[in-house]
Amino acid sequence: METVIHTDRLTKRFGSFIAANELTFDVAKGEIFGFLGANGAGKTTAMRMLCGLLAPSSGKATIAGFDVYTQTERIKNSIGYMSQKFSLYDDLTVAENIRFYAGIYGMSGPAIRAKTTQLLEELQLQKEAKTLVRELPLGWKQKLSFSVSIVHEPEIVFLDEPTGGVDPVTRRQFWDLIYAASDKGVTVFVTTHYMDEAEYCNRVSIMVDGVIAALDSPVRLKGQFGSGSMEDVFYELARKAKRKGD
Ligand SMILES: Nc1ncnc2c1ncn2[C@@H]1O[C@H](COP(=O)(O)OP(=O)(O)OP(=O)(O)O)[C@@H](O)[C@H]1O
Repeated sequence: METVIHTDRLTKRFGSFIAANELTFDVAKGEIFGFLGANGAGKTTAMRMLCGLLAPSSGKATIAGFDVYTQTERIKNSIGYMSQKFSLYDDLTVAENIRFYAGIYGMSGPAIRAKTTQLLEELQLQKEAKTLVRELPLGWKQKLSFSVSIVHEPEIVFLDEPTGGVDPVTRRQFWDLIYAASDKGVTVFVTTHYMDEAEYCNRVSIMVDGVIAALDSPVRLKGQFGSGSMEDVFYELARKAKRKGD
């Protein structure tokens, strides 16, 4: 098993407050790793450290083999990132957005053209190539945003609540893209508040008050907590939280 995310007692303090406390876990290549926690649990802080955007206070972490203290530029080139706030440009067309991001990631002209055609086909958005992104339904924007976040074929993609505001059927369609990426060996690190999404992950970590309180496959977590659903597992842990979200 090839490890692409490795953390060892990774910690972030803000003054005397410990936002993320001694996080230790490994994520394997191609794995879909769910990162859950109530508001304020420390997910965003942890994810920002893993993306090389926030210097840890102590502990170790490597992302695609690169050190989060000293090799942040290498990390940024090895990852894709999609947040709930879309990075797509509303006043550019679908095709223009793909070309724009492929250009930012330094792809050549022919590679950009080939990738644009391929993505439009995979997303079945050929007819919408010239449609402004602002005209697209939310679910389509999310799919396009995901595809654009991995346009440069990174080893790992970080998804921060990628499917906010859409129904479970639309979320399921989004997850077809995640599975396709994972099948190609892309490692997916995803935060979510939706328990249907937690069920789709290979493994799920649940943070409570800055600490990883549980980490295993959904099936094993349900067994461990004697629960019928991830919803029950999550609430069993989250109700113990002392922190309140912002
Ligand atoms: N720059 C900062 N300075 C001080 N405290 C911070 C800072 N950033 C985050 N925190 C605190 O750290 C805790 C964890 O925040 P974080 O945003 O990581 O949580 P989260 O699990 O991502 O929650 P949410 O789902 O609401 O985004 C919160 O109590 C927050 O107030």
